[in-house]
Amino acid sequence: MAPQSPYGTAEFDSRAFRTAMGQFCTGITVITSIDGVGDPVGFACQSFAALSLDPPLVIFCPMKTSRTWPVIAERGSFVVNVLSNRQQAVSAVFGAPGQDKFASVEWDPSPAGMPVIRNSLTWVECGVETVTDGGDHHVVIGRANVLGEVLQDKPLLFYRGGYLSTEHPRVTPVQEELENFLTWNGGDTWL
Ligand SMILES: Cc1cc2nc3c(=O)[nH]c(=O)nc-3n(C[C@H](O)[C@H](O)[C@H](O)COP(=O)(O)OP(=O)(O)OC[C@H]3O[C@@H](n4cnc5c(N)ncnc54)[C@H](O)[C@@H]3O)c2cc1C
Ligand SMILES: NC(=O)c1ccc[n+]([C@@H]2O[C@H](COP(=O)([O-])OP(=O)(O)OC[C@H]3O[C@@H](n4cnc5c(N)ncnc54)[C@H](O)[C@@H]3O)[C@@H](O)[C@H]2O)c1
Repeated sequence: MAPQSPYGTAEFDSRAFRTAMGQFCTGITVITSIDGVGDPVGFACQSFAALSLDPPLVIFCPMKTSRTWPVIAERGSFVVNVLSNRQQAVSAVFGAPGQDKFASVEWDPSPAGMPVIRNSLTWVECGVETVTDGGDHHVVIGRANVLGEVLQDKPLLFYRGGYLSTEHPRVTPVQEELENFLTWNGGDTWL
């Protein structure tokens, strides 16, 4: 007989869900694009991750109310800017509705003309591959086309609804094992 759970039934409302999800620490990105008249658009996004190495895919989830998302969908491409811990103000600007979010940031065009925000840890230019439903969000899979240079800086982290600064992460044996796992191309031999 399966053991009985000691946890009971937790209260499950929106605030409790956010509190639980806030225990999962993430980096922060700003996802940018260019609209039909050449104006830059973008929003702060923590629901970003690397998805696949072959082909090189990324994933992010914009709210269905996002005003940046229709621009990205129309253009079919976007840039993911990975923020450094010197860019907390950038996250704040792009994480709230605003008329001209780019007034306070310096940026340069990516090869396809989309905003690369200066001093980001790195950036990736992507094309939209698929869009599926994710409740009150879209689930967007993009294909990485161009990689930016990597700055030797510290990441900006989002944790428990706030910003968390870290020392520069050291490469530990666990990270080396993860790197070996991610770059392993010898096929599955563990079965
Ligand atoms: C750390 C962090 C992580 C985040 N992660 C994500 C994420 O993963 N996914 C995600 O979708 N969002 C995320 N957000 C929230 C997102 O960045 C903000 O909602 C941002 O404002 C969206 O920008 P936008 O350009 O897409 O849309 P906006 O232009 O900000 O529009 C969003 C909504 O606000 C309304 N609005 C716009 N301007 C005004 C105004 N002046 N007055 C009243 N209402 C207005 C619009 O009609 C629309 O309904 C995150 C925010 C932070 C701070
Ligand atoms: N995925 C998202 O859309 C997302 C993620 C983080 C923050 N935000 C927005 O940024 C603002 C600042 O957040 P906060 O300081 O109140 O932190 P919070 O306490 O609301 O966030 C804690 C956690 O809840 C989750 N979360 C929060 N809002 C969400 C949403 N709309 N959809 C899906 N997951 C969500 C995230 O995992 C986040 O780390 C809020 O307006 C929040 O809605 C949105």
